[in-house]
Order: sequence, then C-alpha cells, then structure tokens
Amino acid sequence: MTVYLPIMLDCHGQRCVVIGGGRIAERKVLGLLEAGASVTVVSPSITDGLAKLAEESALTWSKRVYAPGDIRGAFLVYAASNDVEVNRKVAEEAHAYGIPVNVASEAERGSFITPGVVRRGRLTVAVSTSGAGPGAAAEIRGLLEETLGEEYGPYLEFLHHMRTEIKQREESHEVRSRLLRKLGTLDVLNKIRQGTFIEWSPEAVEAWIAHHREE
Ligand SMILES: C[C@@]1(CC(=O)O)c2cc3[nH]c(cc4nc(cc5[nH]c(cc(n2)[C@H]1CCC(=O)O)[C@@](C)(CC(=O)O)[C@@H]5CCC(=O)O)C(CC(=O)O)=C4CCC(=O)O)c(CCC(=O)O)c3CC(=O)O
Ligand SMILES: NC(=O)C1=CN([C@@H]2O[C@H](COP(=O)(O)OP(=O)(O)OC[C@H]3O[C@@H](n4cnc5c(N)ncnc54)[C@H](O)[C@@H]3O)[C@@H](O)[C@H]2O)C=CC1
Repeated sequence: MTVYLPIMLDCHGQRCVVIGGGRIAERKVLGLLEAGASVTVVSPSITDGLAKLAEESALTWSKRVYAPGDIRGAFLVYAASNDVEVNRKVAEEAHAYGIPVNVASEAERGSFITPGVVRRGRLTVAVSTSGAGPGAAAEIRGLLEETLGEEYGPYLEFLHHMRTEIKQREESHEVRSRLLRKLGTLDVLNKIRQGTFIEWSPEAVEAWIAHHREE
C-alpha cells in the first residue's frame, strides 16, 4: 500500500497543465483555480464549464491533442484524458522532467492523488482513502461538511488577526508563546456559533495583550 504524504501546496500563479477536458479534468481545474494556479488545458474538446472559463480568460485552452513538450516547465501536471495510453505518456514525460503528476485513470502511475476537500475560509480539510475508494472519500467529505459549520471562517479570521498582532508586537519568544497559547483557550468559536461574538476593537485587542503579557 502506498502511504501518501499530505501537504498543503502554494500553487498561486504557478503554471499547472491539465491534459484532457472532460468531467474529471473540469473537477481538477476547479480545484487548481480555487488555489490561484495559472491553468493550461490541452484537449481537442472541453466541457461547457471549461469553455466558459476559457472565454473569461480564467484558463488557457490549447485546442489539440497532447504533444510531448506540453508540460515542460510546469509546476504540476494532471493526466485526465480518457485515453489510458495518452495518460501513461504524460506521466512518463512528467517523471522524466521531475514534475509531480496526477493520473486520473491509474493512480499508481502518478506521484500524487487528489483528496476530497472541505473549505471554511482559511480552514481546509482534505480527505483521502489512498485511492481505495474515491466514492467513500466523497461521502466522508460530505459528513465533514455537515459537521464543520460556517463559524470556522470568521473564527480563523479572528485567530489570524490576533496572531499577526501578537507576532508584530512581541519580540520576546517567551511572551509571544504565552500569548499565542492563551489565544487558544478563548471561547470565541462557541460565541460565533451562538451569534454572541462581538468583533474586537483595536483597543480591545491592545487591552487583552497588555492584560496577558505579564501573567
Ligand atoms: C486515485 C484517485 C486519483 C485522482 O483522481 O487523483 C481517483 C481515481 C479514480 N476515481 C474513480 C471513480 C470515482 N471518483 C469519484 C470522485 C472523486 N475522486 C477523487 C479522487 C480520486 N479518484 C483519487 C483518490 C482519492 C482518494 O480516495 O484518496 C475525489 C476525492 C477528488 C477529485 O477528483 O477531485 C472525487 C470526490 C470529490 C468529492 O466529491 O469530494 C467518484 C464519485 C463521483 O464522481 O461522484 C467515482 C465513482 C465511484 C467510485 O468508483 O468510487 C476511478 C474509477 C474510474 C473508472 O470508472 O474507470 C478512479 C481510477 C482508479 O480507481 O484507479
Ligand atoms: N480520478 C477520478 O476521480 C476519476 C477518474 N476517471 C478516469 O478519468 C478519465 C477521464 O474521465 P472523464 O473526464 O469523465 O472523460 P471524458 O470522456 O468526459 O473526457 C475525456 C477528455 O479527454 C480528452 N482527450 C482525449 N484524447 C486526448 C488526447 N490525446 N490529448 C488530450 N486530450 C484528450 C477528450 O477531448 C475529452 O475532453 C476516465 O477515462 C477514467 O479513466 C473516471 C472517473 C473518476
């Protein structure tokens, strides 16, 4: 069994190439665009959804079959055509260039697989069954979507803001680490859930930091 390493990859502005333009390619492209990647699709035909994105210049469409060299210099590659042989060639080329590649038809020929994803603002939860049951991964993703409410979005905005303020103000490692740990004990998530959370003013942030600095 392959034990995959989960990582969070910054793809912003990176050229990512998707070979194929069907339903599966579209799913991979939407994930890439959400992560801010610069997407090129190589495929003689594409779905209506992808065509709309191409019209809006949200992606680049090379309207032709895959040719060697298409993926040169890419950050990530997705082999998502319905031709197994083509996907194999794409994978071989990517391996030769040392580019990470996802193979939709035969996961084991690629170097990474795509998880199901739940997002709540800055929170990302990724679900993988290591390829054992993609449908099960989708189901588990659905369960998590029911469990993880929208309150995580504003909660993580709050944490991000507070952590940034603390890191900017506090030079001392000891004080910083005390304040950051203290932050984790606040009952903010529940308050947001119950609708009783009131946004902290700059003065309230200042006062909280001053109060807990010397503890
Ligand atoms: C290995 C992997 C490679 C990769 O694509 O990266 C892969 C491979 C294959 N999927 C197949 C089938 C289906 N895949 C889905 C759905 C999803 N598949 C996704 C990922 C992955 N699919 C990777 C492993 C993920 C993991 O488990 O860790 C998700 C999570 C993410 C995404 O695609 O963005 C997304 C859910 C998104 C969501 O809703 O959350 C459904 C259900 C549906 O379409 O609704 C079915 C039909 C039901 C079933 O078969 O279970 C087939 C058979 C194809 C054939 O018939 O030939 C293969 C080929 C093979 O098994 O080798
Ligand atoms: N990973 C996953 O979640 C799943 C993967 N699959 C696999 O993904 C493959 C694609 O599935 P769909 O998108 O539903 O197929 P599809 O038939 O809707 O689309 C295939 C696309 O590949 C393009 N294509 C064909 N030959 C090409 C070439 N030489 N160069 C570039 N593009 C080419 C076609 O123009 C078309 O846009 C399936 O054959 C299956 O093996 C299927 C279901 C789920």
